[in-house]
Amino acid sequence: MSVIAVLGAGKIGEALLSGLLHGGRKPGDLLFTERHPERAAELTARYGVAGVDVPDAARRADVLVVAVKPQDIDPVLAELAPLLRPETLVVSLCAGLPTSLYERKLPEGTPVVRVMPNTPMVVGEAMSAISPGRHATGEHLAVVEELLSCVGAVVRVPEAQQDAVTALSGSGPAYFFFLVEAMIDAGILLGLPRNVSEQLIIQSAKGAAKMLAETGEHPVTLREAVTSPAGTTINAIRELEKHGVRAALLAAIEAARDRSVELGKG
Ligand SMILES: NC(=O)C1=CN([C@@H]2O[C@H](COP(=O)(O)OP(=O)(O)OC[C@H]3O[C@@H](n4cnc5c(N)ncnc54)[C@H](O)[C@@H]3O)[C@@H](O)[C@H]2O)C=CC1
Ligand SMILES: O=C(O)[C@@H]1CCC=N1
Repeated sequence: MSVIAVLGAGKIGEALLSGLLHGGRKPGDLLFTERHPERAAELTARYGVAGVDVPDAARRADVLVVAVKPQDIDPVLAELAPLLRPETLVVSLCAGLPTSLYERKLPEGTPVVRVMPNTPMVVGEAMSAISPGRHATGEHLAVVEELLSCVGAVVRVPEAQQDAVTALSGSGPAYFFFLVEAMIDAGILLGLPRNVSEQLIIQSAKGAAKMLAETGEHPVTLREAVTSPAGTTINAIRELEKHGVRAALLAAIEAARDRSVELGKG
């Protein structure tokens, strides 16, 4: 089995390590690098995976998964470039960064796959979109697909769509959490105890997501089925439309896309 090293074990890096372990990978087949020693010690204690330095990761790993913030990429690639073995596959999880940036800074011919995952990876429900760089083959894509299918669903997209994907599913969980937080507050406004409000909204979100995933029905059809003539829901929908919630979502997601493009320009 191939050895996978995660470079930068923060939120996404840890989610990937834990998901791969749940998916049956052995701790000995995984490595990570982490610039904060106390964070590294915590992860090794929690998962039994070794924290190593970049030279060790480059020497031992078949797949290097880059999971540092986009703003931290330069020193990572500068350290990696002279150490990289030609057969090593580089997988980038970084928002905005194009495969061409890696190809420019790493040795000629390095296979790179760009991925946009999301945090539901921690519960095995990630949505990951993958795109090949110039030197990545179908086999490289299959390796990444197999790896990420341990932690959720995987879709292949042209790299030109990755900034939109980042805005939609990369950041997407945050929009749902924001909505849930606001709806729980509404329960408080209406006088419900917080724990009751939380349970009502989280179970409703889970049920709605399951209906969307399992019935194959369009969201409009599902919403119409809740919206009775002269009933309660239509009054709420009128307020949502009056306050421009649909337009706000379109603008918000467009702004996230623009930021992803900007991050790619360095
Ligand atoms: N958090 C999210 O929802 C998502 C994040 N991403 C991408 O994943 C990447 C990581 O994001 P997060 O995990 O949220 O950030 P984070 O800040 O939690 O994790 C980054 C980790 O990298 C470490 N690090 C930085 N430079 C390093 C270096 N030179 N050597 C070793 N470790 C180093 C930091 O100490 C930190 O633990 C970003 O590029 C982000 O765009 C992608 C999809 C979703
Ligand atoms: O906010 C961010 O930049 C990262 C990328 C997608 C989700 N979180």
